[in-house]
Amino acid sequence: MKLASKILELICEGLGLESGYFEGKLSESSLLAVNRYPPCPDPSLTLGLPKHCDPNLITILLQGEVRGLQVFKDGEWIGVGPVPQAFVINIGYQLQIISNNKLKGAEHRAVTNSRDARTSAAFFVSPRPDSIIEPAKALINADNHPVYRAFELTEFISNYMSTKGNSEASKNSRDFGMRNASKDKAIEILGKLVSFLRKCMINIISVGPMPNHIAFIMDGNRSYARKHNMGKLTGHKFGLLALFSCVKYGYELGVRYLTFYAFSIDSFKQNPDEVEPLMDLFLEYVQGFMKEETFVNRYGMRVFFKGDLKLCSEPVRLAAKKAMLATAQNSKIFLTICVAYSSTNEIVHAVQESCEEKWGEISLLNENGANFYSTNPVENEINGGESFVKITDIDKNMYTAIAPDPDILIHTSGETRLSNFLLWQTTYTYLYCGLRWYLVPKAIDRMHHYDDQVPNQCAIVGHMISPSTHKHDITV
Ligand SMILES: O=C(O)CCC(=O)C(=O)O
Ligand SMILES: [Fe+2]
Repeated sequence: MKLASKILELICEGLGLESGYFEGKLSESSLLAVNRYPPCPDPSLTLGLPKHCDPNLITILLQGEVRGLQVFKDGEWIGVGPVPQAFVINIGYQLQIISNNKLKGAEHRAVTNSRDARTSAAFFVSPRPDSIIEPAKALINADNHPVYRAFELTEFISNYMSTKGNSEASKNSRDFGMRNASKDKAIEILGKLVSFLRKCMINIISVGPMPNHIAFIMDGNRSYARKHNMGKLTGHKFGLLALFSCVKYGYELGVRYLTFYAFSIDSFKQNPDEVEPLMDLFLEYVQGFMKEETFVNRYGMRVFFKGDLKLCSEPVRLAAKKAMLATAQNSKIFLTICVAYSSTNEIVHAVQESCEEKWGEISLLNENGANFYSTNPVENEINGGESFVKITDIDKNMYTAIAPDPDILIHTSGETRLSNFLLWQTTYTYLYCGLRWYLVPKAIDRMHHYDDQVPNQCAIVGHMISPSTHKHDITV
């Protein structure tokens, strides 16, 4: 981080910006990703890391000793050989925008070779999600008009989530800095580019068997907000954005079932004052989400809201019902959002339903003279031999019965507990804790390579490093 601050300070000087321009919010988020490229007998058959520009501020890249990085210049790929004891610094799109196109991100890719495994480490420095990104005022004058409009990074994130994201976006990157591009167009293209990058990542990792069902405990929003001096609601806002983003990731990876633990029954009971604005926000997002017709239809997504919904306010219940009805015909991807949910409540509910069903059956049989459980339960046990309520009965009465048991459960805070979520369904589930949503694809990758018994095939390690404490709080 110290090196990043030094580089950014030099960039300030070079651009003619006041010293410390990038300090604080604009460079507060950081992520270290370690990329592993195993050798391949025929490198033309591997994807490596496809053509992209980094979507952040700057990236400090340690290449290792094996060649692989290439930049695209004048229609040609040019190798960037590793220089011992040196880092490569990539300019990301946020810096391109702030510098008003004075600095431009270079398109690059990483290729594999047939002999040596390659490992690179990329340290991404990005603005905090609630930062306003815009061309620096000091760079704007009568001759230099702003090429981009100001936007909040969250807007960028939503935009990025709602763009179609396809490889054509890489063609658009040539027009990205067009002086006369309409403002919204610029944002749209920016969104597409990031979406493209995400797609590249997904293409790389979705080789091999994919998990069928991923469940998420969307936790840690409050501590994230506290850590970054944001209001609680802003923290939750990011949590919800993350939820929708995970849906897109999941879909693109070919995961069929996604289940999210959005609000527990306990949070409803313990903090009613906090729940109300949260539910309003939730409602806003659900409605927005449903408005995104292309999203729901293109993905063929069926939405379920599960839990003790009568605890929710009337408008939330109605919106949930509407969403479930509107998507009832879809069957490609199943999204379950657990609200007013707890696993123990779900189990009690399922047992109760099962018993009621059974009593219904027994009464019917008794009306026909079967005489079950009339006087002597021991006798009945001898008669029946088996329990009346079976595991399959409980299974089918679970709120979440529409999905098979999850293959992976991801807890987005640092907690290593199940927090009363899917206790019945997680006997054989892999548990990932302290995983930020944007690292989800990497975790999935790890998981399916464990399954293949091919360790290190494409292992990726990521740490979230908090700039203030330099504490590693996430490990994938
Ligand atoms: O592995 C490399 O050399 C490039 C990595 C890269 O471009 C990235 O992670 O964005
Ligand atoms: Fe990159």
